[in-house]
Order: sequence, then structure tokens, then C-alpha cells
Amino acid sequence: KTSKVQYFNNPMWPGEAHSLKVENILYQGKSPYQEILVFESSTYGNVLVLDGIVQLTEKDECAYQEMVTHLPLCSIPSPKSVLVVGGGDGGVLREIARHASVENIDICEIDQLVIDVCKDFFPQLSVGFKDPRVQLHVGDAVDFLRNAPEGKYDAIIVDSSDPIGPAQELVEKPFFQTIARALKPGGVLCNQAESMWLHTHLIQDMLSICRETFKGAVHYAWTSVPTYPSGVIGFLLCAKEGPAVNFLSPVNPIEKLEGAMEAGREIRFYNSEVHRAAFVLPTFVRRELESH
Ligand SMILES: NCCCN[C@H]1CC[C@H](N)CC1
Repeated sequence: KTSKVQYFNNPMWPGEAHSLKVENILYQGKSPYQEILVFESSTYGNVLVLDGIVQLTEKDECAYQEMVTHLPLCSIPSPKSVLVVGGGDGGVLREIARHASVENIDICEIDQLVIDVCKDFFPQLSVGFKDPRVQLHVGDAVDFLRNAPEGKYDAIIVDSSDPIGPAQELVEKPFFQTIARALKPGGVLCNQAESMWLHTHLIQDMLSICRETFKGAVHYAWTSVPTYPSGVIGFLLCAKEGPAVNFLSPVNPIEKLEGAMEAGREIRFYNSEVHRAAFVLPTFVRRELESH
């Protein structure tokens, strides 16, 4: 009853395959953009798979959703307006909701079916959609950002899948330029940035695009997600020129977040020390990323 949810010939991780034991298949479908699978695993809770790639499991999703959200939002004093690109499962929305200073949350997700499926099978993530500050836009984020007003957002979080499907355009320079334009001065971007073990060329390319596009700080951070290939995932933290941002020391302490329990669920992974540690890089990563 085991199922290979990743396959050996995925160009993102050639020669690797990842397996989780399947108890029950809960949903199988195909949207105009991707194949969608939800199954109940033996040890990781429910699992969401898009085009054969694990997106999240109930057991370890807290690591990714909390880090991709709080690394940027805890780095600026009082975020008010936030945009999520992707994130149709609602987990990032759940985490943003913890920030009492936030007044408006736009989310642009291309695939309505992902939203509908997650509302059925991942209630502790899709709870994020219930927050009254959330405005849902179903469509292509490239168009959304091209038409976004200049300087609207304090923070933009790109919670994308891998750049080999609908998310392909989300790692190209024009997209980052529209992000920079939509940010306020001193505004911050946090982008899903793949694995230091598998994707340093892609990370180098994204880093050089971001260093050209964002004149403030640009840093790579990473965390542990056991069900992602190589067991880690990275984040690119970029600040637009303007009020200085120091990603390495959170100005918006976790204690404040604990108070604002809008999400009705305690934080399980992120804290101020984990925040600081996320930016500490192994030697081979420092060498490969700083040499470009
Ligand atoms: N919001 C769910 C997380 C989406 N993030 C990606 C899932 C697939 C991974 N290979 C890379 C991160």
C-alpha cells in the first residue's frame, strides 16, 4: 500500500524518489493547471500532492507556513498590507492572521480547485480564508502584479510550487520587477527558494535577479521540512530600498504574535531564535551563493 508520490525522473530532483505510506486516497482530480491528489498517510496526516509533488502534509506544514510568513512579517515594525502569491491551501493566510497590525490581506491563487479541495481536506489550513481581512483574487499573479498599484504592500509572500508547472514564470526577472514596484519603500518580499542541496544554480540565478531588483538587504534563509526533497526548503528575503530592514534580528517579536491568536491555533515551529538561525548558512552554501 506504499505510493511513490515523487518519481525518479522529476527534473527538479533527478535520481531521487520520495515515498509515504498511503492509508486512503481521499481525492484525485485535474484542474486546468495541474493534477491534484489528497491522501491520508500513515504517519504524516493528510497530504496534498500537485503533479506528483508533495506540497504539504498536516504533520510538518507548520514549519514552512510559519517561516515563509513570519520571517518577512517579523522583520518590519508594523505590517499593514500584505499580498500572498499562490498559497491556495490557506496556511499562509492563517499565519498572517496572527499579526494584529495587518489590515488587508490580498491573495492571488491561479487554481480555484486547489482552494476548494483544501477547504474539504485541510480545514486547519483553509481556516485562513475565514479572516475578514482576506481578499481572494483567482487568477495569474503575473497579471495581478502587473496591474497592482505602485507601493501598495508592506510585504509580499510568494508561496509558490516548483518552477516546472504553473509557477514557471514566478522565478523570472520581470515578475520580481513587478513585485518591487508593488512594495512600499522598505517593503519586503519572501519567496519560496528551493533546496540548498539540490538547486544552488536556481538559487544563484534568483539571488542575482533579486540583488539587481531590490536595493535593500537580500538574504537566503532555510528551514527543515522532512517531506520536501532533501528535507530542507529555502526562502529569499528581499527588502526594497527605503527604511533599512535587518532580517537577521526580528523587530516584531514572537511574544506579540502569541497574543494575537486570531488563527485559533498556537504557533508550533517559529520563534525569534529560529528566525535568527534560519539565516546561518553551511560553508558550501555560503561559498556557492556569495561567489555570484
Ligand atoms: N503552500 C504549500 C507549500 C508550497 N511550497 C512548495 C511545495 C513544493 C516544494 N517542492 C517546494 C515548496
